[in-house]
Amino acid sequence: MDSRIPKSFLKPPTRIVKADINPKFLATISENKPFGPAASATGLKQPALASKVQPRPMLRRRSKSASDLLALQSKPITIGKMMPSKVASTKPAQKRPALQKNDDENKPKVAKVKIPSWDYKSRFLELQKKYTVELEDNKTLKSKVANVPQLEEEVEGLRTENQRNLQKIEVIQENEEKLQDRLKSVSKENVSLIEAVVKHRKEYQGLADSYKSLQKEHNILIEAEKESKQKAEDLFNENLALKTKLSQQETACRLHSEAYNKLEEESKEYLRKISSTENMLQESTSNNIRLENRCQQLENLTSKLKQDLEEHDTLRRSLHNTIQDMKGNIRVFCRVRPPVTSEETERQLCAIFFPNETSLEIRKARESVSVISGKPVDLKQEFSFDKVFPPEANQAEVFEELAQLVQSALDGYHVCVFAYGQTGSGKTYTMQGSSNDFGMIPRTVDLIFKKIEKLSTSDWTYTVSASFLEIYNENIRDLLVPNSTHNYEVHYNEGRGVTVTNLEIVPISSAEELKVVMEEAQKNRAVAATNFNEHSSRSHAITKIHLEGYNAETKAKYSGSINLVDLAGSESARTSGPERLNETKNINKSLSTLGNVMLALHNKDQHIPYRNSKLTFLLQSCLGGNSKTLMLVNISPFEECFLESIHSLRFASKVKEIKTVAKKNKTYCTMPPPK
Ligand SMILES: Nc1ncnc2c1ncn2[C@@H]1O[C@H](COP(=O)(O)OP(=O)(O)OP(=O)(O)O)[C@@H](O)[C@H]1O
Repeated sequence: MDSRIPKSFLKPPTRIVKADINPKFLATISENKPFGPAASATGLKQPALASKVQPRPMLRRRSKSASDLLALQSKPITIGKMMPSKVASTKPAQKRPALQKNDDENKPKVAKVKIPSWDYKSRFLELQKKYTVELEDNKTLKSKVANVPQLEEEVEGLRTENQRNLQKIEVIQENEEKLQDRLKSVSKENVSLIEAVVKHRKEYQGLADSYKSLQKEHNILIEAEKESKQKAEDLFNENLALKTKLSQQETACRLHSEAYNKLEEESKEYLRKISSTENMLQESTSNNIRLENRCQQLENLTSKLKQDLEEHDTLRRSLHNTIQDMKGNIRVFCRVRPPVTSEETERQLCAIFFPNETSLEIRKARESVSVISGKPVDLKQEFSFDKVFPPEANQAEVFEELAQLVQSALDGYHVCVFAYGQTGSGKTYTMQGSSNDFGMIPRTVDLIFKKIEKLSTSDWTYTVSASFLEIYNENIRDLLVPNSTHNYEVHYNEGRGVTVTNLEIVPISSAEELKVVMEEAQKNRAVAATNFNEHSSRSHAITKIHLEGYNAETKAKYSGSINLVDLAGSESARTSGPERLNETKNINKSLSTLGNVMLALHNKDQHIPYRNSKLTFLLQSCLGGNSKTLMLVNISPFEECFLESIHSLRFASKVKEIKTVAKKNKTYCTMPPPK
């Protein structure tokens, strides 16, 4: 039901029909007949109306609503005691019993005792009582009758009013009829409206349902729209990505097609080439046969050449060593070092002259005066060696001479290179060199491995191993095991030569590896401060490189070695400090023994005093037999070192005195001659 439609509008109206009103009452009213006490007085019998209807209240109510009239009709109205009293006054005999009855009801009930007929007295008394009562009633009625005229006036007034009311009723009835008609039409309208409302409500319900379903559809459509929007967005993005991909693929496609075209052209070119190659192949095949025959001839020639090469190699080795032998198995080179520091350049220098490549002259800067004659004494000393290197000679020049001995070592000789000289004369520099100008040892190592590589083409393979030791105060120390507690003893065996017990011999596969091991040994070398050189070495350091060669073709075997010896400083005890006296004695002892050994070898003495020092005992196989020895005498250029320099040069001359032949083809000097 629609709440907007008022309930009263839908409720059917209460209908008042004329037929519902008592017809007698209406007749009375319409004929304007008197009713009530007046009617009774005129003899009109209207007991129903007289007893039940009380016009005034009824009319008053009608003016309020028609429904009140209906209620009045069905409801009995009591007029009161006035009407019976009026009736009683006109017809007392008829009315008395009712009144009597009422009075009897009000009176106290006395038990009625039946009085015998013979009891007159009692009957009399009874009657007397009744009489008294009747008298009382009579008095009451009389007082009521006295009020009758007043009541009649009231009745008259009421009748007039009744008349007016009847007229009003008529008017009202007319209006009512009109209203009834109106009501009917309104009812009809109402019914039709209700029907319309119902119809509209149904339509409304239908519309509401369809609205709801449309709403649902709308929501679904909104959702679908959202999804569609999302899908559209996704598709848009996908489309963009695809477009990008498409453009990339188009580019790739274009490139591919270009590449394809290129390839096609290349393919055509190749096909052309293939056909020409096929022709060439046929030619080549025939050439090949010819070449194979030629190859066979060349192989025969190669094997013959190889044979020749081996013969030449053997010849070269023998010639090389013959030359070396001719040069002398013990050769002496002299090297004068330059002053290096600013402090050194301010020091007084000796006058050293280099008349040629193999000799030098040395004298003091200041002329000495003879104590006996008082005349100046020329202290010039001249020495000849296999080679003399002035201060400006570099490491490469010195190594040129040594390099030939490396080949001898690979040919199965024992090679020994000494660096001899006083402390600070440049022995270590010559042997080790500096980081930017390598000395003899690193250059020897590089050359060994270069030559080994070269010889590998002639079927030679070499095994390289190395050992590092030092002799300090006539004790041997393994420089690769510095804190070893082993006892190192030198032994000589005819077959194996000189060996040192417990000495570490490490296999080496490359020049770099050998250099690393050498660096470690160098660090472990005993170093002590002296008067001449703060970090001068006080021991003899011996680097021994063992070389074992094998030719797979000829099955030839060579076993050689190179001993690179950095001797301790050769200064006299006079020039070294007292705390180094013992060291110096030992050093000098071993160096003088070295000189003696060399002299004995030169004189071809029966007894060679190798065992007089550890140094000579250790180098026994390098100093005699098939060994080739090179002594590098290092000289300091300073005047204060003059005597030590002379001492070193004399020692070296002893070693070389017979062989040295001075040749004066050129002269050059590093310093201005003394004034
Ligand atoms: N030919 C040279 N050219 C340049 N500098 C050199 C040369 N020879 C030696 N020196 C320098 O002279 C100084 C002493 O040389 P070195 O240490 O080699 O002497 P040494 O004889 O080995 O001394 P020690 O016996 O104490 O070991 C070093 O600073 C070295 O660099």
